[in-house]
Amino acid sequence: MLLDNASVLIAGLAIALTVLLAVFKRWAIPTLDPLEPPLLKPRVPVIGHIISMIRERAGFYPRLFKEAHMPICTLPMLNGKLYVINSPSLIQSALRNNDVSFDPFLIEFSKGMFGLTPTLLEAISQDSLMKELLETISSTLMGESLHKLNVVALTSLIQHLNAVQAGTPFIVADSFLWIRDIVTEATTRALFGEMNPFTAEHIPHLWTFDKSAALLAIDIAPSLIAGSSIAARKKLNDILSPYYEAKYDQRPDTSDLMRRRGRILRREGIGAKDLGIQELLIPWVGTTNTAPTLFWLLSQIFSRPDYLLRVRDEVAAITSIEDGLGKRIAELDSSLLEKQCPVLNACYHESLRVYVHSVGNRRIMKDTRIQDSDGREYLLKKGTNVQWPPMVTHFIDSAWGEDPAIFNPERFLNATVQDVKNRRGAFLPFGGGKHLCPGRKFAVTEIVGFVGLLALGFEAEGLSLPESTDPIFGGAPRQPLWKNQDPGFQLRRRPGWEDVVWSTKIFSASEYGGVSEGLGGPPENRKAIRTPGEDSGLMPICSSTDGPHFTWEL
Ligand code: HEM
Repeated sequence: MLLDNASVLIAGLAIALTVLLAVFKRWAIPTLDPLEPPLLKPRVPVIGHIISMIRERAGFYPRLFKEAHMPICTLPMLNGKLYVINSPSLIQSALRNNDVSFDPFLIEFSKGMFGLTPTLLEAISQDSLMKELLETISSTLMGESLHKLNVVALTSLIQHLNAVQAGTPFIVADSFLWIRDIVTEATTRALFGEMNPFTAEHIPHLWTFDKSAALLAIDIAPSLIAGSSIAARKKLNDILSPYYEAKYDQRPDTSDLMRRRGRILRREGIGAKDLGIQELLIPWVGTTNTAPTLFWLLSQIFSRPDYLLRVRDEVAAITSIEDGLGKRIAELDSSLLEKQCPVLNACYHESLRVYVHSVGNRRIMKDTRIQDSDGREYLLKKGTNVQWPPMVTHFIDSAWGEDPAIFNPERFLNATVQDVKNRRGAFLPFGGGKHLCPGRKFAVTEIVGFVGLLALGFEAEGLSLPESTDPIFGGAPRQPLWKNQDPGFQLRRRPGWEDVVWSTKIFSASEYGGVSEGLGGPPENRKAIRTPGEDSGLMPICSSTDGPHFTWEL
């Protein structure tokens, strides 16, 4: 009888365990429709992918791709799932699909990242206001408003070149930090005007904030996992609030972008303190990718004498020299940088490919399908998040050939029609689709203009090209890894350019199509001056078929 009781107990336990396991499995491993992307299970059930994502950062995605080689897969995450797309043609299909959207993240990410107050949350949760704020960003990052930003930012960067005395080298102790700080100063000066609150002592706070900004976006135990970022954010809020309190954003020397956004948010009843919280977004997006990209471009060009010479010739051709009072004035025509400097642009695009890897994030708004170039369809289910990793697509053989790990600008100079076709959906430094980075034209002028002038008029003795490490969690650009290298260099004027005062050409509104505050007409008209095709999320790919210039191809 005793034995019988024990057997019944064991049998009962076994049944309970089986049921528990089945429930756990059902809970932990999502059930998939046969048309959904195939499942890629983690080594450690339930939390394995999440732990790997945090531990391996952007390197997680190429590791998975190397192991499983799946064009698209479903990752089980806790009791949910995430789609990861590696195939460029599927990414392109997703970027064109209106049911694959970034919109929910605009609020979800911002809430934790910027510490939005209930007032701000309520305001930006109105679709019409969010749309208006985004539209303001894109319309003021083009035409004359963009030109004003470019002139102020380049002029600020150029001041550092003019300060270099003939015959006396300027010592840069740490090239990454030097570039980081002067780019942040130039960009924030262009955005916020003469009363720019981002003075030298506050600039490092923006970068401390950036280090864990993506962790803040997750909004789980923020003070525990990102305390220093929160402290830095507070310091930045504290310098921005008085700026808004004094209404400096409405001064004529403030960018159209910040002025118009300030006006819209005030109209919605947002006060100075909340403006100081909300508007941190703009200097953050405006600097944290631009500065590292500039660093990589500079280091690459200066460590390759052949490219340095070719870039010098191109920039010399668009820089005019005039005699001033005892000095020669060298004036760069920045409007010609994109069209007349193919080698410089090829080096820029190659730097973006090799070093800038912002993971794309979207959510499926209702059940939908995407299709690859062979016609294979996948079902994506409502409510699931989707990611695509440039760390995979920027190095995928099908798009870049056999040497994707090598820095080779020629791939952008000599691209065939087939190359251009193969790269669609693979080159994603600025994301794509409806949310394609609206600041890319501002960034390109700062980056390419400043590096071009450095190449033309300066030598950088001791500037080395470090190895790179994966981007910080949720970040885009790779970071320098100096090992035993000296991070600094000496900047000196090149022979023949000792007496030159550097400057950048300023155009009138009419030369820039007259798009400015009050001049541009309705937003629909302003969109029309975008480069054709850009709205569909199309990537800049150099094509040799129509001459050596850059086009924005589908
Ligand atoms: C090399 C420099 C830059 C890089 C690599 C870069 C990259 C990106 C990427 C990957 C996205 C996400 C796009 C997507 O999800 O499809 C983005 C969005 C954005 N970027 Fe940039 N960016 C740069 C410079 C700038 C600058 C200078 C500004 C403005 C001053 C700016 C403003 C924005 C804004 C406002 C968004 C959000 C757009 C939206 O959600 O509609 N970016 N950027």
